[in-house]
Amino acid sequence: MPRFAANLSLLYNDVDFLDRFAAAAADGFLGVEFLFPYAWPAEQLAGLLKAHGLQQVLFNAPPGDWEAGERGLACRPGREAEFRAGFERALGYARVLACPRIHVMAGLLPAGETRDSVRATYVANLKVAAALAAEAGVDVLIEPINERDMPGFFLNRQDQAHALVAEIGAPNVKVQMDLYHCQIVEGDLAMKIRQYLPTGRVGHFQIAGVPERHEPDIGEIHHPYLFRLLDTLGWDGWIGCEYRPARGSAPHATSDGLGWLRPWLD
Ligand SMILES: O=C(O)C(=O)[C@@H](O)CO
Ligand SMILES: [Mg+2]
Repeated sequence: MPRFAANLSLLYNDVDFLDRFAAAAADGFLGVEFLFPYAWPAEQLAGLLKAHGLQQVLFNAPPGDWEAGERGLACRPGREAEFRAGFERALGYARVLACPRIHVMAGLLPAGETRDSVRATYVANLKVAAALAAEAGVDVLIEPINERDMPGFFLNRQDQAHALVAEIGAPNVKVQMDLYHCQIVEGDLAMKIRQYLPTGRVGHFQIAGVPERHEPDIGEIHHPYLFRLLDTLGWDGWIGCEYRPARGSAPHATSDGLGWLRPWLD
């Protein structure tokens, strides 16, 4: 049976961030993920996880200046020291939160650069992150993201991600297979899962309805088929619920829209 994690950056966003842990636990989630924990002390977040019986399954390394539009530093030549310092900060949080994986966002292509011209920077940064993470027993995840949501993002396709994982050559670097982005960029989701899951190089899944990124039962993907497929293929990791709730009304919008999840919680 798939295990579902609530993405606390997108779900329960009609209550304060620190109240989302309790809300997720009350809805039956056993795991949570979020984008960035850095506005709160790690010990405070660890206390909330413990109080509500939740596991932290994923969060992101610092992405650079998010407010200014940056979406990761890994592919940015000249930012290597900042990348490393940010990743070390993330590892500190991972230790306190007992979180076994960190997502490293690739970043937007700098003006005048191409995917080929920044590839060596990206690979070198990921090698550094992988070595640091290995000492802590943590996996480093890389995620292909569609360019409608993030124009100019370096990493967009599953084949590109898996080629990079092979080139980086570290056993703790894996692909975060977000089926929402994969459907928008490539489609053919079931065949892509069948192709990549047996490689052992998929470290996490995420889901959302396509194209609006609402609940998984809104839109063009039939998720129950994919959940059964993941079961059949023996996936025992997590599926992050990374969508913007569209049903119900505040302060219960997320809970009101969880009808799709209930059959999978038993
Ligand atoms: O956007 C996504 O998809 C993510 O998983 C985030 O971590 C990055 O924005
Ligand atoms: Mg995602």
